[in-house]
Amino acid sequence: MKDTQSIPKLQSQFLDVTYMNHKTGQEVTALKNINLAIQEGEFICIVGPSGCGKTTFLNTVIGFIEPSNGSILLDNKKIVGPGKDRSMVFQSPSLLPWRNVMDNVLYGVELQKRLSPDTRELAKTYIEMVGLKGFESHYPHELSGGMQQRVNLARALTVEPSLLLLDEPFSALDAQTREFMQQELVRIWSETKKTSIFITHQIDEAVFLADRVFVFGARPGHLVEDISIDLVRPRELKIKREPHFLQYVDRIWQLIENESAKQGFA
Ligand SMILES: Nc1ncnc2c1ncn2[C@@H]1O[C@H](COP(=O)(O)OP(=O)(O)OP(=O)(O)O)[C@@H](O)[C@H]1O
Repeated sequence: MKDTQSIPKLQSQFLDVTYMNHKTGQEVTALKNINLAIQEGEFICIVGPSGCGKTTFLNTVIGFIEPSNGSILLDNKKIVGPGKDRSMVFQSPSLLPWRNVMDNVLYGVELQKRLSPDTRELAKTYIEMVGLKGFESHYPHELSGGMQQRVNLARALTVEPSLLLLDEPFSALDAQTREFMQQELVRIWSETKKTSIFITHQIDEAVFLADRVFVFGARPGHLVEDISIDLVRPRELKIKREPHFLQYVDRIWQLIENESAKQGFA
């Protein structure tokens, strides 16, 4: 029998990513020597100062960007481009305005040419899971920002990815809706146990959601620290007021402040 315990879900090995500005001929090293491993079912958050390569890392995992050096392995296979095994939730819900909720949720499987009675059932399941049962025939303009992000999440889940990538999905929401969506995501993740990587600028969001927080530093982007969040699950928002939670937030703040100071931002 294969020993799956010892094989991480995702592994980044000696990863470098360099961009070339074709106009100036100058190179920007966005990521340098990223070594990390993520286990099946983990929820990972990445935080770090602006420009430390968080989005670059996610875009490399999704397969939009090719490493300049090193590699990323998903289920022990090298990522060489986008694939059906990964889906991404972006900051903006990017829903198709002429499609209702159900058809927007089905859009991902449709692109993958997997539209079937089974995937319709899955769409229904995830619409219910994200709390939109009864809104299947509503159009995006009839939904709040939080509801639109729920549609986006249901669409990403309906393709049944092996890895879910979320790039600041709540940053456009007002503070109250954002907190509510964090709580909802904790609940949805506990139901799906989908291996997830979530980028955020908000440290308390990272601590609330994550099993581990990766703190990145800039110039060039690198992994500064990998912090295990030892807080009980299920988590409720009131945990954010507990001393143990606030200690994690302080520690991460300190690390980011140090990194920002190195860049001359602090
Ligand atoms: N297409 C590109 N061409 C050239 N340089 C780029 C490109 N995309 C990103 N960069 C540079 O790579 C570095 C990392 O950018 P990236 O967007 O990954 O950082 P980030 O941590 O996600 O930033 P933010 O928190 O501000 O969203 C930055 O110096 C940025 O200017």
